[in-house]
Amino acid sequence: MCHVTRIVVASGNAGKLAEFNRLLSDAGLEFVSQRELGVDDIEETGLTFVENALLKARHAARVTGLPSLADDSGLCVDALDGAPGLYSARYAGTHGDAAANIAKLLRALDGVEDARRGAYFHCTLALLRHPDDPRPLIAEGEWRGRILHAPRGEGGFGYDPVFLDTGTGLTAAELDPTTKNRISHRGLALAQLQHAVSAL
Ligand SMILES: O=P(O)(O)OP(=O)(O)OP(=O)(O)OC[C@H]1O[C@@H](n2cnc3c(O)ncnc32)[C@H](O)[C@@H]1O
Ligand SMILES: [Mg+2]
Repeated sequence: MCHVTRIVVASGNAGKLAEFNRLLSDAGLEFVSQRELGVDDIEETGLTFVENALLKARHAARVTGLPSLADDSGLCVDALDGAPGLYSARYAGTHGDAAANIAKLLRALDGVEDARRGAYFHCTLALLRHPDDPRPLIAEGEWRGRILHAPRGEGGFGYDPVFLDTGTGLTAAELDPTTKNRISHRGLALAQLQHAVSAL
């Protein structure tokens, strides 16, 4: 008998889901996005990445009855004291409007020289075995780089076109998806959880 464990991925972000689909190919596990299971997005009222990740994971686990994996992430810019940070998805006002968010970010950094355009992506993952799981598994990852003066590249999502990975000299939108997953905040966080996910 082959036992397959289903896990709900508690995200409504198509870019994140595409990355998870590549990262999470594991025999014996089936990952389903929350939208496929009729789970709506909830309000992210937390004041920290970990609180929001838990809110999202708990909601999806409660509605579906499945173990759940949530991601709360954002871009933290040194010269802006860590903004947009927790509010990255809604920086320019409308949730998920990447073009408007990038335009606002570039305006906020207008005139700031390259040496002061350092930034990092942060990702917190929360894995819940069930909605009332008292010991959620948490993992975090960071990816340091620099904000460019104009977008470059067609891949990825969100702020990827203005985030330069200084190691490769490419933006996150120019990297091929496998390379982004290997070095990104999300990829690093998931590597820590991989063991626990496989053991579900
Ligand atoms: O909450 P869910 O439904 O997962 O989707 P979301 O897009 O609202 O996700 P977050 O609340 O975690 O907000 C994270 C935002 O940070 C940005 N972001 C996070 N990871 C990113 C990445 O790998 N590349 C580019 N932008 C990223 C992007 O703007 C995301 O919308
Ligand atoms: Mg969100």
